[in-house]
Amino acid sequence: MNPTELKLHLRRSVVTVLRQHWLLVLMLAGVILAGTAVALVPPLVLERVINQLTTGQAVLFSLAFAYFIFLALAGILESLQTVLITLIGQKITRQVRQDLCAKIQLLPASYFTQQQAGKTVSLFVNDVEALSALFDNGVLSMAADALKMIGIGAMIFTRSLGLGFLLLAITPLLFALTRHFQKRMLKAQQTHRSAIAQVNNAVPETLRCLRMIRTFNKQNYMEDRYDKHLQTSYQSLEKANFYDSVYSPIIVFSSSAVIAVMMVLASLSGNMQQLFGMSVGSAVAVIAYVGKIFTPLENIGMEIENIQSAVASIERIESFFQQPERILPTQQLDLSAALTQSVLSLSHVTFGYQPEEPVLKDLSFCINSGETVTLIGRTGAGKSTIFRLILGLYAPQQGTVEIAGQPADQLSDSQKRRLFGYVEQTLHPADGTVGDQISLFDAAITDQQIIEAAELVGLAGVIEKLPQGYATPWNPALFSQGQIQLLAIARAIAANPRILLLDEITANLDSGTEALVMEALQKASANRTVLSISHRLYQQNKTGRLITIG
Ligand SMILES: Nc1ncnc2c1ncn2[C@@H]1O[C@H](COP(=O)(O)OP(=O)(O)OP(=O)(O)O)[C@@H](O)[C@H]1O
Repeated sequence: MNPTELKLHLRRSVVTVLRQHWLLVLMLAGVILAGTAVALVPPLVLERVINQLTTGQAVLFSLAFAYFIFLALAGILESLQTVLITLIGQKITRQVRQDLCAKIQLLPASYFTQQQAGKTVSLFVNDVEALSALFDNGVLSMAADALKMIGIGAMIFTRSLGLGFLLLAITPLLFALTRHFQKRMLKAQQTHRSAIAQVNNAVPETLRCLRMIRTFNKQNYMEDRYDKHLQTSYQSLEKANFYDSVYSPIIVFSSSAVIAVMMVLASLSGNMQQLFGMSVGSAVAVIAYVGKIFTPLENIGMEIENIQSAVASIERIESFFQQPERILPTQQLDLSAALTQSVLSLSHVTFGYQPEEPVLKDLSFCINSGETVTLIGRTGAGKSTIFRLILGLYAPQQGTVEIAGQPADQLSDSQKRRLFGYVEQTLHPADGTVGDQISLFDAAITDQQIIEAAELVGLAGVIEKLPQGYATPWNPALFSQGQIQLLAIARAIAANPRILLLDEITANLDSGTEALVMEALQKASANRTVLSISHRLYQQNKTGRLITIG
């Protein structure tokens, strides 16, 4: 399937997981229902035991045993529910992350120039975390808690209509109180976390700037700032602890007050006694139920909080999924015939990252197969931009950029990899082995090709001396700056490309190392078309053609 047809979006990710793991979803529904029902049974057993005791009957061992078994079963089902909710939540989060990853591959280069990198990182990390909380401790557990409350409420109604109504009346009040405390506690915790982050930042900052602080006599300023963050963190923690310590007693007091009111009303004669009166056993069962009804109430408060904070993340993730995708070519263009003559041609190209601010204006040049061409021009003239156009990352607003007679932005990624070798000022390492730095995980590049590329740039000896040779995990400390640049050239030529694009590749090197890189480059350039940006390369080689940009 063409990836553009995937129509990635959040709902699709969630539905995919629910469909794939329907058995888990079914199990979860069963466990929630069974768990709710089983948790209602122990107080009922207790009711019978107490009623038997108060009427002078012997308590059956089987009843006591059933009480224990149901308690244990309720605990097991509750754990199973947590496990299943976490499992399904994690599967959904993983699918969302995978889909986000698939989406990012489909975005055009312009997305990355318009968006701050930090925002995209935050989307993958923080927003997906918030989404994870939505499933782990949000919608699913809220459904379970709501069901639990309904079950307990129904049982209370069957035992005492009056108490049922009493609870119905105070539940909204207690819920409002719970939300009030939770919101304040959360705010205090957030303030505390941000103050701690400030404190943590202040220490390394002070150490880093120690000399400057002393030179400019800023000790008092730094101390005051540090104290302020400490004070904020202390006060916010105090607040959070206060809310935490006050909330539980309020809930315990409320449930005791409900019971007390029930007892008082039950002791009255007439209608009240009819409404509230019950056997001793029922009273014990009802007290147990009242004790249980506040936990799901508290949970629902937290779950609402998680759902609310996930809403903003969902919107950001959804809007990321809505980003326009680059149009991927569906067929491989035939480049072989044309590669013998004109390889690259720019014809009347006008391009700006913002169309109203053109970087290149009416630029035309042509490069033949096997030619070596150097682009020179003042800084900011658009030399690197030309490379981006040749690589098809952007399309010009006017004019054409053609590779072997075909529009550059119509080439497929795999064709580009076979066609272009691209070396920049520094190597962008990938997570993997030293060999992976050369192959970039391209399955089409054999081990032999990796070795040949390393040999050609003169790095084979160095790599073979590493503890695991090409399989040594990548670590920049293994190589010198020059050797890293040689590795970048090896990466560029590993797929045996026809065209080499070199962007200031010796800019960061000293003259000794530069000579090494130049030697490797000369070997790598044989039988290839080479387009480079560099004054120094041209000055040294004085070969090929020079094109001035700007
Ligand atoms: N991704 C981008 N988004 C917006 N503007 C950009 C982007 N990349 C470069 N520019 C702008 O385009 C202009 C040309 O940049 P480019 O990097 O192509 O110049 P250059 O000739 O290679 O410069 P240098 O020799 O300093 O590397 C500059 O004004 C730069 O600020």
